[in-house]
Amino acid sequence: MIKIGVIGCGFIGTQICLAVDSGAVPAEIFGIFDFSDEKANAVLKCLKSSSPVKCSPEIMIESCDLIIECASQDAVLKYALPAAENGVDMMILSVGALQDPDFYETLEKTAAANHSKIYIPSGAIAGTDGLKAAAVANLSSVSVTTRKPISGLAGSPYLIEKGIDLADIQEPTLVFEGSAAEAVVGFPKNVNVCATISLCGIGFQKTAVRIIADPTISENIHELEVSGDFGRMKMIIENRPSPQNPKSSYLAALSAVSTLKKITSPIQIGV
Ligand SMILES: NC(=O)C1=CN([C@@H]2O[C@H](COP(=O)(O)OP(=O)(O)OC[C@H]3O[C@@H](n4cnc5c(N)ncnc54)[C@H](OP(=O)(O)O)[C@@H]3O)[C@@H](O)[C@H]2O)C=CC1
Ligand SMILES: O=C([O-])CC(=O)C(=O)O
Repeated sequence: MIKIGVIGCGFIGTQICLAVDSGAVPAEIFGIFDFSDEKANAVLKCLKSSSPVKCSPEIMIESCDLIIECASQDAVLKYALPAAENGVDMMILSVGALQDPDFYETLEKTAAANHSKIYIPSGAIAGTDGLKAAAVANLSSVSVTTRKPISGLAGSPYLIEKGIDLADIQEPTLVFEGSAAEAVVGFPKNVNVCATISLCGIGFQKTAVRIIADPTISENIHELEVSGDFGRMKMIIENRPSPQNPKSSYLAALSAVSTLKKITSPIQIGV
């Protein structure tokens, strides 16, 4: 059974630990880590059949086969390279961290040199299978429009920098329009899906992003539009937000668990 270390004990980390604990995935959670001891303890408390240790990411990197990052872009920047250097696989949820082309290239080369894998789940969006297949030929445009309730955008650095007060927004309002590269920096906890789409398609600079703050909705809605040699694709997903963290959709946690199932299964389905 593969040994897993989980960095980040918030919504997604908890769901991953619960899934492994339930036996749904043939794996062992070796260790967990969070800035907050309270959050790590809360995870330990809800596990029934296993009891991982609380340990530092450095110890996980020495002891585990796979590290799952479900914490923040900072955690990716800090731990992805050391894990790859040690031949340890990593699953990354804070995908926006990969927008820096130098970091991405170094990570790719380091993982290749040390036979480690980087796994990026589809996260809170759908359509990555079709987009990846379409990207084998020419793509002319890829765009993502993300619509979130006010609580799903609170605290975003871009809004703070631009002096946009979400409390003033009474109707659906376009608060950002630009490249995926800019979006994942300005909204690091809100649009990792745009990073994933960039990596599947035409990159961070060419992927167009619109973010709408919408006080009339309760879901996190992502709309993907792609055109290219293959034809046209349009996908819309209306995600239930996590009750614990309104920024993140339930599907993101399910997709991490599904990726874990794929990693541990001899049969691989889909692109
Ligand atoms: N790929 C995708 O489609 C999606 C990606 N995400 C991303 O996945 C990540 C996890 O999401 P979610 O579980 O909802 O987030 P939560 O905020 O619920 O949990 C993250 C936890 O990790 C902690 N943390 C942050 N940085 C570090 C670090 N360097 N070391 C240790 N602990 C750390 C946080 O602490 P504190 O609160 O103190 O910062 C928090 O307790 C986020 O970055 C989120 O943006 C979310 C949804 C979709
Ligand atoms: O969960 C979502 O709907 C999207 C999200 O937060 C992200 O991509 O970071």
